[in-house]
Amino acid sequence: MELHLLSFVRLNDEQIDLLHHASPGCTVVCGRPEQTASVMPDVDILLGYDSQMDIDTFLQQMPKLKWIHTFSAGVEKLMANEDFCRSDILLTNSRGIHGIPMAEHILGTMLASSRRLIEAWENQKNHQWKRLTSPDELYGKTAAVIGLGSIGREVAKHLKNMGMHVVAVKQKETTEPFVDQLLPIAQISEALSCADYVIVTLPLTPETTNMFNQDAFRLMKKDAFFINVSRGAVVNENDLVAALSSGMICGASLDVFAVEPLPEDSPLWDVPNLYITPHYSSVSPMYLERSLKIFRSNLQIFPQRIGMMNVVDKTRGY
Ligand SMILES: NC(=O)c1ccc[n+]([C@@H]2O[C@H](COP(=O)([O-])OP(=O)(O)OC[C@H]3O[C@@H](n4cnc5c(N)ncnc54)[C@H](O)[C@@H]3O)[C@@H](O)[C@H]2O)c1
Ligand SMILES: O=C(O)[C@H](O)[C@H](O)COP(=O)(O)O
Repeated sequence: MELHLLSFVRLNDEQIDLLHHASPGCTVVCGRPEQTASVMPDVDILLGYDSQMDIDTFLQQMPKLKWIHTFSAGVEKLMANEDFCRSDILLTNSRGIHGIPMAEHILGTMLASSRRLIEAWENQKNHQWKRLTSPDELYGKTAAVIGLGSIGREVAKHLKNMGMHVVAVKQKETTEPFVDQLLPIAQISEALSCADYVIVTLPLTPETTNMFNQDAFRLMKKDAFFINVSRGAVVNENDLVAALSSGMICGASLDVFAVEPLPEDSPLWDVPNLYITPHYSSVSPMYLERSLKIFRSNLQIFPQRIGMMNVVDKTRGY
């Protein structure tokens, strides 16, 4: 089957050879949307959907499009477009590839906070030798992982290996080796109220939008630390600012925001005990190769469309 493939991400010769091996006869063009408009009318497969691109425009520019593979796991922008959801275009994402860097990012954040490393390094800048009196341990503490997919599971594994008690909230009941207590979403309040660390690894869907609001923060312990690496809109940012400022919870870390880049005048920048990273928790030198591995094995079986991995269920949105 002769397929026309457009990649918005630059691929090297070896990566392109492997695509030809998976689909002999396919043509591969790489380039940014503004450089590749001339080939778009023939494109069957789009690799690396560009979230800055207007979806209606690219649907018009690629009338033969049959499949999009995203390098992200989150696909909420595509899911918000009704024409795309109604179309027959197959969507696969990169869930499953971000677990290791994100679990390490989360663990690093938790250790930096509990061991008070940030203060120690701030003191170093002022040549101050201050032996901090209250670094804490993660060992024996309770973590609640909200959303136990590929990232949540890897996080649970890392935390369990640190000697933590791991509670997780999941839609379907399954056996989870690194989870001490698995709760259905209807019992999320139980998880929120027992946790020293609340870690959100959910997709953004209508159901999860604004899930972490004043009511949720009120359930948490006063010394709870809240971490969101999923999507900004699962958190009500004003309510988080209020919860931190009033001492309802003691600290937070955000990698994702309702508006990105975070606007210069956002109140989030200056909240004490709020640690911000600019949406890079999944970045890793392994990122592209891991995603291409999923893509290549799907490309081999695309003509039959049976058994493909990481197919997004457009009815549930992830
Ligand atoms: N910060 C980043 O750089 C970054 C990187 C990768 C992914 N993400 C975000 O993290 C999300 C999760 O990624 P993943 O790879 O683990 O995806 P995944 O599809 O493997 O896991 C999602 C999990 O959430 C569960 N879930 C969905 N709705 C739920 C609900 N209402 N209540 C309880 N559980 C629910 C699903 O059952 C599934 O287990 C992505 O959708 C994306 O938005 C962010
Ligand atoms: O959903 C995801 O997988 C990530 O948020 C996404 O991959 C972030 O990286 P970007 O594609 O924006 O570089």
